[in-house]
Amino acid sequence: MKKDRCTAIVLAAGKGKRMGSEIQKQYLLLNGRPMLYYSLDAFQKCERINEIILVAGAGEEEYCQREIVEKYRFSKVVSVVPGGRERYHSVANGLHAITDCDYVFIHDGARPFLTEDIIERAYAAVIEYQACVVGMPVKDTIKVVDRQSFAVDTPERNALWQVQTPQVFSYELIRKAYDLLLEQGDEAAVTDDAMVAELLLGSKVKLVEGSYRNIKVTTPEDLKIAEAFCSGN
Ligand SMILES: Nc1ccn([C@@H]2O[C@H](COP(=O)(O)OP(=O)(O)OP(=O)(O)O)[C@@H](O)[C@H]2O)c(=O)n1
Ligand SMILES: C[C@](O)(CO)[C@H](O)COP(=O)(O)O
Repeated sequence: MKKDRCTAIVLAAGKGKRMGSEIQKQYLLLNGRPMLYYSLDAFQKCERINEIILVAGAGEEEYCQREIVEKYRFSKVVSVVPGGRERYHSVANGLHAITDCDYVFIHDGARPFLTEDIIERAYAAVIEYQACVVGMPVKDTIKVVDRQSFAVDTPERNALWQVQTPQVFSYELIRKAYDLLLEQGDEAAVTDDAMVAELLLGSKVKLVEGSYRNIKVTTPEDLKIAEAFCSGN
């Protein structure tokens, strides 16, 4: 039987506005290596993954090729493509760079604590459900608020998960969903890939256990947490 071909898209085209650092956060050093190194390393080492597409900031492709891909010998990276204005534009560019794959793992380069276990759990789910995202049950109570910050609803916590990446799909499904999204032309209020599949195709997306360590490094506080994780705390 033919083995599934799995491609990872690693997103590193964000501006990191909430981090507010001089260097974009994906290039900040964690334990002596750029943050982006860690998710590429997880996919590079995982046998399940055949190829990696790296999405870099427009104009930063050569820098990423030289200082990340070649320097750390990420042989699975088959192309470095420019990202777009919003995350979903960057994902669409990554999807267009894929030539032959069955399943695609879309991952934030700003989530450095990806593990092989997470990749394998997501693979097991995607072959069954065609669409899955990694996440964890929320620990806090969540309130829905109005424009004046008054609570209007308290959803049942057992039904709430915080969503992470990788978000993993059959290539055909997610390519179709993103093509439909881009055909709409105007600004889309989508904040993850599952939403694109849910809204455009009505897909049922399975949630898979990730890890509370699989954080997105978004603000300076997150960077401190990431540094603590790296130093073994
Ligand atoms: N146009 C964009 C926006 C985001 N990303 C990537 O998507 C991931 C998740 O985005 P986030 O952490 O929000 O990063 P930024 O967009 O860089 O952060 P901010 O919103 O604070 O500017 C990151 O790996 C980021 O590099 C991307 O490739 N292209
Ligand atoms: C996709 C994501 O990482 C899921 O949590 C997240 O939504 C991306 O965040 P952003 O701040 O909208 O880029």
